[in-house]
Amino acid sequence: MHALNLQPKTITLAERLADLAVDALIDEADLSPKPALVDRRGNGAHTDLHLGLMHASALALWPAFKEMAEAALEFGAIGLPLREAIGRIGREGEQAMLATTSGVNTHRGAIWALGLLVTAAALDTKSTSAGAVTLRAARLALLDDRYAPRPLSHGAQVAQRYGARGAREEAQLGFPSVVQRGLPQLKRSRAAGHGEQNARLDGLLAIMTDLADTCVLYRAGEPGLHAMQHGAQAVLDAGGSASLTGRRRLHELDQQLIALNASPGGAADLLAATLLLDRIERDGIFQGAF
Ligand SMILES: CC(C)(COP(=O)(O)OP(=O)(O)OC[C@H]1O[C@@H](n2cnc3c(N)ncnc32)[C@H](O[C@H]2O[C@H](COP(=O)(O)OP(=O)(O)OP(=O)(O)O)[C@@H](O)[C@H]2O)[C@@H]1O)[C@@H](O)C(=O)NCCC(=O)NCCS
Ligand SMILES: Nc1ncnc2[nH]cnc12
Repeated sequence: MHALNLQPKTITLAERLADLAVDALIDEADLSPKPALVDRRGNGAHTDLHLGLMHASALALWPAFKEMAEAALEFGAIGLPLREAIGRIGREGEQAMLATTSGVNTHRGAIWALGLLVTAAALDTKSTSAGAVTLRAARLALLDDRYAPRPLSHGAQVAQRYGARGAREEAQLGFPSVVQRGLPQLKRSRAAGHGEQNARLDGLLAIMTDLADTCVLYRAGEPGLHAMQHGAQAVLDAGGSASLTGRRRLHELDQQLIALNASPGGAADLLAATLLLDRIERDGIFQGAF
């Protein structure tokens, strides 16, 4: 009997995509210092979330991401059968998340965004640019899942009150916050030699400059959203997270958003989506032995 099995482990495409999605969620949670969000320093504006819970929640979502990718391979094309299959798997994923977190909403928006992207990536592994994957994800998001419940969610409430576009519209438009803001800024800051963690923070800030984050609107109204968007722009204008002045502005933004109870959970999910697409674009989706 051998204590060590040195055979390479063969993993499937769906398992690989689920690994990438969970990695992106964990990288997002760990990234620090994020304004008013849970990170390695603490709980930001949250009383019911902490880093261990974010990690546990991310890991609990692995089976859902794998099943969504498998559904893409099984149905093979964008259409209502695939949309309704991933809707069901997404709802089961939410139940797994809530069971793991004792009812705390850690990753509702992330299940939606990363679930669509994992499905879209699995549909065509030869076409993995961010533009191509988000276009397929948007086509999926535009299909109406007949079995989706329509609760008066926080997102739906702020849509009624402020006319804000939320997570559904972000996906239906092809994730503009990711493709036009998060990813380009991540690449610009990397190219400028700012270091990986600063580049990721800058990517998050770029998303925050323009997003109608329904978490922020629900918790802190329009003054909260204004503070988030303008504060994030001020950090980037000051040279970003890698510069001394940018870091000061980032600290001010953190304090201001915590005081307003304005946690940008939607922007955090879209950073995870950015990191997932970046990884897929850079490494491709490998199948076989690892
Ligand atoms: C289509 C759905 C996304 C439902 O959308 P809707 O807007 O109706 O629902 P919400 O329940 O409000 O959830 C949306 C979550 O999306 C994130 N988000 C917010 N704004 C945006 C945006 N502009 N673009 C993209 N994403 C956005 C956000 O998720 C994160 O924040 C959550 C934590 O927030 P927090 O305020 O701390 O927590 P709460 O407990 O909610 O409130 P408090 O009491 O504490 O104040 C956390 O989940 C992050 O992930 C929004 O929460 C979709 O969910 C849906 O239809 N699902 C059904 C299943 C399905 O069809 N799946 C498809 C296959 S993938
Ligand atoms: N790091 C984080 N903190 C709070 N809410 C989040 N939703 C997704 N990621 C989050």
